[in-house]
Amino acid sequence: MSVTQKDFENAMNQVKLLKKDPGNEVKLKLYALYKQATEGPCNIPKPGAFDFVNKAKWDAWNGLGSLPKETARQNYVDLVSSLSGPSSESSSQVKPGADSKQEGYENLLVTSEDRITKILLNRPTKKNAITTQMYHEIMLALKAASQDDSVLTVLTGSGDYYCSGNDLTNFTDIPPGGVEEKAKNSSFLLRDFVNCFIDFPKPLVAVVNGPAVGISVTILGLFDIVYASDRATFHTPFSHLGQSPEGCSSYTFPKIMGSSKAAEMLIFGKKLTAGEACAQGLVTQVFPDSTFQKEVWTRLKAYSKLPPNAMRISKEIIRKNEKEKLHAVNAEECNVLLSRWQSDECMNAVVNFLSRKAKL
Ligand SMILES: CCCCC/C=C/C(=O)SCCNC(=O)CCNC(=O)[C@H](O)C(C)(C)COP(=O)(O)OP(=O)(O)OC[C@H]1O[C@@H](n2cnc3c(N)ncnc32)[C@H](O)[C@@H]1OP(=O)(O)O
Repeated sequence: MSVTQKDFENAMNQVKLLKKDPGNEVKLKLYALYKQATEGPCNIPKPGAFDFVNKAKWDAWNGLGSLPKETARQNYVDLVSSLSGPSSESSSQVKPGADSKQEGYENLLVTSEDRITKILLNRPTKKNAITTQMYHEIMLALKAASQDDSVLTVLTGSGDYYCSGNDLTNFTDIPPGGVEEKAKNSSFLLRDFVNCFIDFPKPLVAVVNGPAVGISVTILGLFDIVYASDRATFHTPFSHLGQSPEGCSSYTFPKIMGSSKAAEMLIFGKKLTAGEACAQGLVTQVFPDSTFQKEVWTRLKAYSKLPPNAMRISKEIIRKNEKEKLHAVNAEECNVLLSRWQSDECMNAVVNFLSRKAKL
């Protein structure tokens, strides 16, 4: 049955009452559907490439092509109802998959079983790219994991990717203070995010189920164990993006693999296979993809039976002498990125990706 004008107006009111910010992607969809439903196909000139916000809105509206007004109205109502409808699933029943949501988290699934807390990046349709909200959610999940009953914490990805790094659309959400304020906010966010990994008190394991890009690779130097599927690759294309290394990789990578191998990754963006990453010490062990989950989880369940205090204390003594150094490195990397993010090289790379001109 088609929706009435009244249903449409009700949906518009419901949007204003949403308790939780639905995130930029959803807001863009809502904007585009609203414009299509009320004005028909996009009828305004395309904004300039550096007018990020209006360009993103224009892209979203224009992307609806000649979708009939009636269908746009229906889609708008359906989208709003999916945002505000009651969730009957308890968090433990939520299954990973098509970007499903768990209460408290937009794009993470956090579960605790067998004394292991698993933090699953759950945005498979976007290759688990990390949005601004996800940075906050991951910090929240790590804080909770550091205080819960679990003895091990695992970070992994849903779908075919482990993680495609920073969500490049994060750069389009420009605050009133402009690009400079955006860069400052991002620099603070990055510093806090990486600090959570530096300070995490329990054994931290990365289960790298597929390709890993950018920040999801650089922070691996702060994990205690990194298990990888033989499908995984490790890519830090910072120069391609006009950016510079983060996640303490400017310090941990040369230490782990030697300075020339680290330079090939961090300066020249060489993508490593799982086997190469293991040979260079970034990965602990590689498993065939067909048995990856089974072998890794069997191993982790066995480890989780070890005495928790002994594991925590051993981690502390291994990491203790490095902590101060890592915090200093993190602060410096964030400071360098503050200016990199305002550079033409970086802005051009982001615009090229968003306008579909460039992929890695
Ligand atoms: C505040 C903290 C800042 C921290 C600094 C961090 C730096 C980094 O992490 S740098 C690395 C940034 N990542 C990238 O540059 C990756 C960009 N993505 C790609 O090049 C490709 O998407 C790919 C190689 C990762 C996968 O290619 P492919 O298999 O062809 O799949 P699609 O490109 O079709 O991807 C599906 C879907 O997902 C979107 N997407 C993927 N990665 C990102 C991303 N990093 N940011 C935003 N969106 C991403 C992609 O656009 C597709 O979306 P739709 O077209 O809407 O389906």
